[in-house]
Amino acid sequence: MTDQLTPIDRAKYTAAHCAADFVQDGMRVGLGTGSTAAWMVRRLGTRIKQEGLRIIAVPTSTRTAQLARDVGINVVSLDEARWLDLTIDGADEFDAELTLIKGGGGALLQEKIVATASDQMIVITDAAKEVKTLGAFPLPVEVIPFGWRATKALVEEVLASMDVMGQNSSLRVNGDKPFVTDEGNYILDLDLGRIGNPRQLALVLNQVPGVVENGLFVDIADQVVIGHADGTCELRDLSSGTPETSTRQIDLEDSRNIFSDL
Ligand SMILES: O=C(CO)[C@H](O)[C@H](O)COP(=O)(O)O
Repeated sequence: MTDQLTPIDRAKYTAAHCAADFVQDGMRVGLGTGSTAAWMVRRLGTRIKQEGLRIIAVPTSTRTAQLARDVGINVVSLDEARWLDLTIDGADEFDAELTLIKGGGGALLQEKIVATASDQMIVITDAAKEVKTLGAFPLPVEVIPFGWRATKALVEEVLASMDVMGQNSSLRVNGDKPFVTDEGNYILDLDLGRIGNPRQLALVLNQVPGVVENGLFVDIADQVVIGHADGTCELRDLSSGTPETSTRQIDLEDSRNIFSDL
């Protein structure tokens, strides 16, 4: 059954499965958005059915909320949960310090709010997303629709004064219309090539009127689980200041029920 999955999907599933095992009975959990996060949500659904795991969860998008309800997860709002023990989410790029680019799926605003309202954030990913320097993936920036062209021009002006390679941005579209986020905003994708100082860029972007949030996650994640297609996952933990690495193997065939439900 797992043969029907591409190697990248097997790698994503492996990361998601390993990270979902960190969830313990009674936890309040933030659920990320994207294809890797969707595997994690399905895996939590399996644990709820098989082990009677009891959790409450805060999804980071309407898509994730729908999937979570479908697999039997008790979904609440962040205001109801107030604080979370753990958030598990994917990323578009990550570096050695676990600075991330997120928002490829357009959910960066809720993702950042939920992750920063959590004691811990675990990133789930495949190895291809690890980079030495962030920026090959276009950086998503959420902007309010009012005056978005003026916001775009100001963002490009700011980029011209920063340690980045490119300064072009483009409005994300859905067919012939702007892509609209769950919060009713637009997304500008910044084609930067190389981000020399992500911390500074994140701060400066958020100063531009009309910018709601940017997809740079700095000092938010402290653990990453990197999945491989053979079922091996590598956990890197930076929470103590010194990186600690461990590996684990999962049996992909154990998850036949998840794959057969797709
Ligand atoms: O930030 C995100 C959504 O806003 C996703 O986590 C990111 O785009 C990774 O997605 P995928 O797991 O599908 O590769």
